[in-house]
Amino acid sequence: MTDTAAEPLIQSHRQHDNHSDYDPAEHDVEVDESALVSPGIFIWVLTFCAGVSGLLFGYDTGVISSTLVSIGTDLSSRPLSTLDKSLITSCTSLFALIASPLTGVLADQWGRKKVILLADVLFVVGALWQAFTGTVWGMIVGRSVVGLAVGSASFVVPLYISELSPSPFRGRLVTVASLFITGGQVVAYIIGWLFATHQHGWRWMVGLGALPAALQFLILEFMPETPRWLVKANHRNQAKKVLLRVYGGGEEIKKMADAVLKRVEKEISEEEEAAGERVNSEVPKRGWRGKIAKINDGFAQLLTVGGNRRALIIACMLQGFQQLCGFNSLMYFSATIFALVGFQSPTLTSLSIALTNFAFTLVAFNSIDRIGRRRILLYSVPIMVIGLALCSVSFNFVDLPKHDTATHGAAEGHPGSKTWPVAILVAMIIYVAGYAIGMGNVPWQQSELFPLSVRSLGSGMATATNWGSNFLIGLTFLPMMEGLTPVGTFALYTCICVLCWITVWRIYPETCGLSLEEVGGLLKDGWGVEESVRKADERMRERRREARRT
Ligand SMILES: O[C@H]1[C@H](O)[C@@H](O)[C@H](O)[C@@H](O)[C@H]1O
Repeated sequence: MTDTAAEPLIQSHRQHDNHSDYDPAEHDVEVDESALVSPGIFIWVLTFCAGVSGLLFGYDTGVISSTLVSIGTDLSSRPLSTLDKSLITSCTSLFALIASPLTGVLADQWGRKKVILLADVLFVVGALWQAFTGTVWGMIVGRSVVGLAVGSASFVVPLYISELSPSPFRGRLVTVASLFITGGQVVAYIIGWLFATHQHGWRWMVGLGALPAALQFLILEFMPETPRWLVKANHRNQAKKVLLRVYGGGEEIKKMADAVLKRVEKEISEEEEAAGERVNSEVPKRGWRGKIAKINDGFAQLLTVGGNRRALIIACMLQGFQQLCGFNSLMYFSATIFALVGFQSPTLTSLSIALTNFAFTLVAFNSIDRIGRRRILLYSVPIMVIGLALCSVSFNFVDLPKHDTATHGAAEGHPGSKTWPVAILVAMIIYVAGYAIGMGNVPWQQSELFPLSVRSLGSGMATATNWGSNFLIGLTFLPMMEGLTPVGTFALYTCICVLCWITVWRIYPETCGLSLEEVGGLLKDGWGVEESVRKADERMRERRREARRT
């Protein structure tokens, strides 16, 4: 049967639901995915292909630190002023902030895959624009186009992977996207270091970003849409085909894929029933007025339905703390800091920050589905607190150049005792390790918190919070180093991390191992923390018993 042939069936099923005599109990939607031993090759390939966008996100955000120091007088025939540097750095986060909620709406209307395609086009245009520009304003426009791409990709890729993954592996597979981001940042640092001494080498640094994007654009042709979006768009048969490929062969597995399909359909019909009660029949259903009405309804659902609102608060809280804890001030300015405290080769030293970030994201990849999202944060945020506090204390003992401020000190190395600068480096590595294990990747699991009807919009809003806070950190770090001193700046980040730990402990439930549809149930009447922790403990005990038996 073709999809088109299947549509009348779905329609009649939907009409049935809308008359509210649909009894979910009649539909067998119980599905135990714990029997799955490992993710199949198909889902691995899809995750890696989608991850290329993460690589670009990391590359384009990481490459800016070496680009800024290599431009010299190539743009507008003059050296870059501090204002130029700030605008070139922060316009990317600003445009990412604008793009994420907009593409959140598009991903619902066009599908997840088309938004990845759009991001690729923007990545290519932005990279080439920067590579060929001759003026500061041209560079700002190029970085802004890249910002639109990064904003779209950063929310749609975890969403795409999350909607395709079987629940037992969802955490790990979404963490692959973070591995690509942090890997992209390492590549950017290395390319930056390699091209730094070449004349006009910065044009290669920024232009090279076009290659992976063009490659992904071609590969996308062979990648499927997510089953959840397909069901929503009335392509049930296609959705089933994708699920069968994701779950693999065998009779038992086919039954599992069928049950997942039914579970998604049940969720959609319940949501439509609720929306039917909510939406006034006077509201237009077609044309651009219909589209606007749909978007308005999406926002209303997100803010007025208790479970959705709680999901939004948790997702925005995690994304906000991910940035406000100050990590990207190291990503963007670690070379500046290391030069200030007297390291001879600040760019090479700052590579240790990017490498630690990547290595410990690998640790998260290995443990997130075993330890759980909530628990991994409760264990790792204290490591960040220790690292930041040590950093703040160590700055007390470093003899910083008197006349130099944080902004200008980067130019020359600062001679003096080695002990405390090394202590600062060690403290930063401890902090970055703690960050990469938890805060660096758990917030990107955001889409699992939202039901299908508001998943894309909610993830877009949470991603916008991420970029808004990123913008703030990029803008305030250097002035804070001057105004508050390094001791005060790092002490402030320490306090933010303590606040983050308390908030996670109070409101973030354990979602590890739950299906996307079960997570929705958890937040319906409260934060669901106790219930989720109890269930997670039960699952863990069960797994241990199972391991002892085999
Ligand atoms: O998850 C990523 C990752 O941790 C990156 O290293 C960081 O630069 C990004 O801001 C963050 O969103």
